[in-house]
Amino acid sequence: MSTSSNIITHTLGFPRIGERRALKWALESHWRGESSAQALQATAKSVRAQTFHAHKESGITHPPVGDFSFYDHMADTALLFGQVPHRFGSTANTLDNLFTLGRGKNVAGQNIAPLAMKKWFNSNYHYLVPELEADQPIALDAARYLDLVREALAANPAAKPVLVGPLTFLYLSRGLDEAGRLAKAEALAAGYQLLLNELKALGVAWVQIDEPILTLDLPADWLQAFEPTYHRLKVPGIKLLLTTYFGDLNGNVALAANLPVDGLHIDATMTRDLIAVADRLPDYKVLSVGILDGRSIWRADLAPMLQRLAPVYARLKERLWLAPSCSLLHLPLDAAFETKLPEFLRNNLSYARQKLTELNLLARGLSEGLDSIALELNQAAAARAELDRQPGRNSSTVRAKTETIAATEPNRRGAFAERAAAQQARFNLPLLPTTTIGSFPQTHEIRAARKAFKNRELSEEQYESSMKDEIRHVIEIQEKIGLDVLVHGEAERNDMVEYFGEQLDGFAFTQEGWVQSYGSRCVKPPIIWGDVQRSRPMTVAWARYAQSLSQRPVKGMLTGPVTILFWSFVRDDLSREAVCYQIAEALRQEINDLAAAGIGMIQVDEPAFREGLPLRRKDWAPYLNWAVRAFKHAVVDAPNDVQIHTHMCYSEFNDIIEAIAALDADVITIETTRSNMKLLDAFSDFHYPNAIGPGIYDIHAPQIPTMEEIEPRVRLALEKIPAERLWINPDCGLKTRGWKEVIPSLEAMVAVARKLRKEHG
Ligand SMILES: Nc1nc2c(c(=O)[nH]1)N[C@@H](CNc1ccc(C(=O)N[C@@H](CCC(=O)N[C@@H](CCC(=O)N[C@@H](CCC(=O)O)C(=O)O)C(=O)O)C(=O)O)cc1)CN2
Ligand code: MET
Ligand SMILES: [Zn+2]
Repeated sequence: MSTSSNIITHTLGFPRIGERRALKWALESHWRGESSAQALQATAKSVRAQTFHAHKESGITHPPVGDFSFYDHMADTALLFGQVPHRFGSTANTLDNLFTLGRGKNVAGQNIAPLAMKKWFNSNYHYLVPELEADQPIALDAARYLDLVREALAANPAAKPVLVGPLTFLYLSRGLDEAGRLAKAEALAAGYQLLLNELKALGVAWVQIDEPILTLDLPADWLQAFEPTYHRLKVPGIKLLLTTYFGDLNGNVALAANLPVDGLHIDATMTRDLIAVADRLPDYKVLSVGILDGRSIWRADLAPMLQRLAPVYARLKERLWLAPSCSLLHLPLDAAFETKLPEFLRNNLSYARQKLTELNLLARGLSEGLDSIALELNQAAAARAELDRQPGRNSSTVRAKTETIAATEPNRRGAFAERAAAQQARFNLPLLPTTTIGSFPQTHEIRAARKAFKNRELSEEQYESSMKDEIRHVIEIQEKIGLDVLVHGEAERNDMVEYFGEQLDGFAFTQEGWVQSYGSRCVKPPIIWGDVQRSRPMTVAWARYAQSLSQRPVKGMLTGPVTILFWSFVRDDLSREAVCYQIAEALRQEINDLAAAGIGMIQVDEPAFREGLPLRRKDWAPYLNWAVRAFKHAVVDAPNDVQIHTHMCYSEFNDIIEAIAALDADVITIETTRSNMKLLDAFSDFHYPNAIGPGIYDIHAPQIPTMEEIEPRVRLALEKIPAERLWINPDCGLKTRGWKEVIPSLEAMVAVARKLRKEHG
């Protein structure tokens, strides 16, 4: 165990998927009916035990509890307070009900839709959006939560329960309008108060309440609700730490500092002036400074952090707590598992467990002086110098090619109308063309083949030929179903971002860098550590092969520059804008090669385009400016008769519709089903000029949509978008589904398209 200092340290939350994604495997086996609820519970318990152990080993004072979830913590919070829509039947806070909220269910032939998924602020984590109903009373059902707290207190009496704050919960919910949601605040606060009383009875001292919405541009009535709500949930004997993260408090400092709570946590990576916050804080409160970047995989430079902290410590003494900026949920678990990375990278990584060590070092350095951690500081500095010495870190050719992009206005040759005519002449598509978003089921066989190839149990030729078999199979099935525009199915890709990271210079890919994306699904973001460059074509051979199998157009499939950027772990010594242009230039070369190979339609996916948007409106314009430019740079050379598609999912488009139009993609496919096609309004209200394919069924749930479900959605879309510019497709890629679901779903989709085509022909 590390020596502990007198400074309190804590974390806001910790990864919950476990070592080697233990929880994922346990969940999926349980859902398949292959293992019991007890087996699942046992896995989860051991994941949590490891979390407590890691905190203890690193001398962290307060480990979190209640941050763990079997699926999602927002859905857990909904169940905790009985805020479940009537369509689900029972509101009981059980594991099965949690899974139903996330996965939906089929009762007597009727599909019960799951809750919608949305991006958690500007992260790649998706939460389940609670749906409120006016007549669904707040009813505390805390047994599951309290069991976790008991378990934690047994491991460490200083464990700190974590709750999503009532106002963040209501603000991020839907079902009722803003006023309707706010109207629930009083009753909800009473529910929280009941829960806090239960926690007090268990001997809890501090409770963490997360109100990250305080870092957004919040409407005035929501801001005003904080003071009365927090008065209502006060419980004598329980201390509350109100946490904010992902942004600075900006104009909300005074409000947050003066709420009737006992401590405030701020994100120091986003806050310029720590002393200004400390100054505003009443002198009975603690200030938890989120000094380590809770979303960065890079080992921290501790010395300047200590310099920032010193005056705050001098002012606050033991009222200063130290923490990472946000929950460590967004980081992989342990860099010690990365045994295959080159040393110059390995020595510079800090995943969740390493953050605990760094936190402890900071506490020691602050209370005992820099000298007490001199050895560690020197090691970190040497590791960083080694990284900076790598030739790939700074390539003059890459810089020369990309540093001028910022000053360009990359427009395609013809305007949309001209391009559309050229493309129609080339492809002769029917009205309401049908297509899919790119991926087809990533079956166990495909993944097992890839695993065998990586373990050298399969030769490159064998692997390639089994992927080609899969592509041929996928093309045949699409032709049989009668889709108009085909895809190759992405069988050869582990993930839409990691796959490109594996092929581009400047990237590294990890072994165990898994991060939860939603439910049991994880991603392994590649690491951008050097200048990005394409040394050879990445997708051309696969695309050419797929197109050779069919007379119909087969879309070339790429991930866009903005998405590759945001779904990677990015170097911290260069601006995101500069890195994004480097990726865009590599993609431009790829697109040119695809076009030259006769690929007539190329899809450049940008599902992270909205996610990259800064939380505060004042920061939007610069981001949108470079993000749009990067996309346009990638596709700028595409001839008029090459049709550029893009795809986005889980996004609110209203705010950024102009930027989406500015991308000037010939076709955009979007996710709309879980919002009942409401997301389409942004496009119709704005008179979006190019073609759109609103998703007409939700691919994230295992239910099979019927023609009766699909047809009204297409009719609704036809009211909003002229038939000449409407495409018919699912919400997103089909990789997470099984063939048994995919085939009848697409058949129903094509049947609806054919039926409505006749009406509009
Ligand atoms: N990066 C990223 N972010 C995204 C998305 C996305 O596709 N990519 N989609 C949106 C929704 N999020 C999603 C995130 C993950 C997955 C997903 O399916 N992830 C897979 C992992 C994908 C992967 O990297 N697969 C690898 C590793 C597969 C694996 O686990 N192999 C097993 C063997 C498995 C077997 O034999 O079946 C092993 O190594 O032990 C591969 O195919 O090669 C999972 O959790 O299961 C889907 C959607 C938003 N954000
Ligand atoms: C998260 S967006 C996914 C797009 C990708 N082309 C796919 O179909 O899987
Ligand atoms: Zn998608």
